Amino acid sequence: MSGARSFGESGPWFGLSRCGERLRRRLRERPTMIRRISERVSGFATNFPILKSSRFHGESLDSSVSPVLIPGVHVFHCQDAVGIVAKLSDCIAAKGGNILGYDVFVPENNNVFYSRSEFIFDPVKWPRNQVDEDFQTIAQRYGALNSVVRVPSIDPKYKIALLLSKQDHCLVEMLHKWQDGKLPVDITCVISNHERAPNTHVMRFLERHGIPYHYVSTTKENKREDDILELVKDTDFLVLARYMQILSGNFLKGYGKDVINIHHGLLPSFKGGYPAKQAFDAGVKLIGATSHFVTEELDSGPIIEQMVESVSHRDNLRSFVQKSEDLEKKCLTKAIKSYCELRVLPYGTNKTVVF
Ligand SMILES: Nc1nc2c(c(=O)[nH]1)N[C@@H](CN(C=O)c1ccc(C(=O)N[C@@H](CCC(=O)O)C(=O)O)cc1)CN2
Repeated sequence: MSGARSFGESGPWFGLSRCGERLRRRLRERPTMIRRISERVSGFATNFPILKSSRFHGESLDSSVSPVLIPGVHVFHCQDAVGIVAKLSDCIAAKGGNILGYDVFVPENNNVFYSRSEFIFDPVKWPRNQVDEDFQTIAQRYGALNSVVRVPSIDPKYKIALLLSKQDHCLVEMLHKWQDGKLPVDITCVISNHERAPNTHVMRFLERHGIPYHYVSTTKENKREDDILELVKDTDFLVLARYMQILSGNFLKGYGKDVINIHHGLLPSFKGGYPAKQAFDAGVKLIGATSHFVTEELDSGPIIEQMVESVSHRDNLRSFVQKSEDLEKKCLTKAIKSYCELRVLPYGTNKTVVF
């Protein structure tokens, strides 16, 4: 991937491009693995007629050997030019792929092009590593800032670690969504600067699912960042699910991949600690939650997702906090899901495109 962009220190594409590089290397080293998967998939389809029905309109397939079509996603970001959509759609069609969805964004007065396509294809006809190479050829032609492909049924799930402090409502929501298969990630571990009793719901859940819990005690003088970096070195991105320690620029540079935070306030209002109380004291009529990329400056990274709810004179601080907590857990899981589905792209110096 050429010239990965980034949000500040740890850019989304920095992380994904490394992830993409690692995947490409693995695929190059093990093309037979893909062929084996493709053969297994097509063999499986042959023995299970129901899979033969995964055909698409517009092309009559030979009923005796219908391919098993699998979904893929491709995101692209480059300087705008005439004919990009044609080139990208032809890249898919030329290998028998079929586009099911296509989003394009070309901002006014800004000569950049963003697209996200969802397509289905036959991995026997268009092997996974060839998909990467074909899109990479177009990326090089246009000097793309980003070009990333994901094939969820073949590619490894993103590895993430979750960091939290005392409150665990965001963690619980993420674990439940993950358990329901609604968060396509592998949770490698949970890290907290607060201990938790072994017989709590959260700790029993983690133990049941084999997810390690690391208590890393911190002080104002020692944030234990080197220990945390060691624990998260093999992840693709980090999630701060109410982690109440400010991460240093050195940590973010050392980690070098994306860190996503949930702030229980409607940024850029009420940055820092206790945003619900700040909002209550300010007499707001809307409260919210904001999921954003973490940069060295506190609560100032590019926003990924926001959710709001009305409040009134009938609310008190307790209902402000409760409504904020309900919003933030939903906001965080939606942001993580969007990120995993390649819907989030860097836009300008501190914004995002979210398809
Ligand atoms: N470099 C960054 N680190 C963190 C960010 C960020 O945007 N950039 N977000 C925070 C989460 N957060 C709000 O969402 C937040 C966390 C902590 C504080 C704060 O004032 N912390 C105190 C200590 C509080 C405590 O120990 O209980 C402090 O560090 O002095 C404000 C907002 C996560 N990290």
